[in-house]
Amino acid sequence: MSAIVQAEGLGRWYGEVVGLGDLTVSIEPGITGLVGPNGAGKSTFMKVMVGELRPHRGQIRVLGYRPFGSRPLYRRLGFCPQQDALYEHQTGMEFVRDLLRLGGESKRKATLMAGEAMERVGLTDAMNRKVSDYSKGMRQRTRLAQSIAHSPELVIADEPLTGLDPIARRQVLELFQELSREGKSVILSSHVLHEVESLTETIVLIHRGRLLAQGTVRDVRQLISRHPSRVRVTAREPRKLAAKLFDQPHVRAVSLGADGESIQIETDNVAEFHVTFAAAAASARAGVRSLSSDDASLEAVFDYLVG
Ligand SMILES: Nc1ncnc2c1ncn2[C@@H]1O[C@H](COP(=O)(O)OP(=O)(O)OP(=O)(O)O)[C@@H](O)[C@H]1O
Repeated sequence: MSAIVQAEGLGRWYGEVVGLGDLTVSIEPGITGLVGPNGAGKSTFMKVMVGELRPHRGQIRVLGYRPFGSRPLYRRLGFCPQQDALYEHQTGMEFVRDLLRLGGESKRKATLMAGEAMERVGLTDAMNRKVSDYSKGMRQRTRLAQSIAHSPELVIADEPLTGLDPIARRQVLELFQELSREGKSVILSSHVLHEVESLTETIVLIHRGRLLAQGTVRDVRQLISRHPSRVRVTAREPRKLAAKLFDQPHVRAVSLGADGESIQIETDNVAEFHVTFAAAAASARAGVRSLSSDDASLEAVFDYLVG
């Protein structure tokens, strides 16, 4: 299958600030999660992909086109931006319909297409209400409706799940799955890995404007587990536990916390460490109270990964 996005050595700055450093990545058709911590460059990459920003360096092709200024590409892709740019005095329906009309559709066809799109995002009942009455999640879904209304073969959505209540979130996840079943591709960004995980196995991780890892969620998890991680344990007998853990496989360092009841463990394989930890703690009769890993959030994982 040929790539839908091919970027090579892509760079984009905001004055002195790096938006994208040197990004080389190839994205195949299907659903792809673009993940990375805040400020990683996800939005910048998306804006370059949809032709809103011109790269300062490198090459990019989306569906075979150079995106910046490419009208034929604009018809084939839909973009759901993170920023809210709705007109308060319009209804959601009018907003989506008017953008379709700007794209060249007749009034009748635009009305039909906008109605269908609003239905697909679950806003049929609210579509004739003014946008000023909409909740954050409804506004988000209206932007999403706008991005899918012209049936593009590629939908690029910047943090589309942010601000949605659980029901709306499920509806949007189902919508992406449906688009995928129709043969369309979706690239969505998120800084929460598990959010993307429920939708796709394919992820692209970026950090500081560069590609950090790409592959299935499992590939990336393995990569993460092979990198040093820190685990914090609180216990009734922290010294005994620390002494026991020194000998364990995959433990690189153990230090006692200043509070007298916790220890910090640095491990080179957090998954394997968890397997052996329980037995070590039991044999030390340490009275473990809590165990937490810094790797709970993707952001922390990234910090480890990039040292
Ligand atoms: N308009 C702008 N002016 C100046 N700096 C910017 C601008 N937009 C983004 N940046 C900076 O570029 C870097 C990448 O930002 P970008 O918004 O692309 O990241 P992101 O991964 O989408 O993060 P977030 O999830 O917070 O939106 C960050 O350091 C950010 O502060």
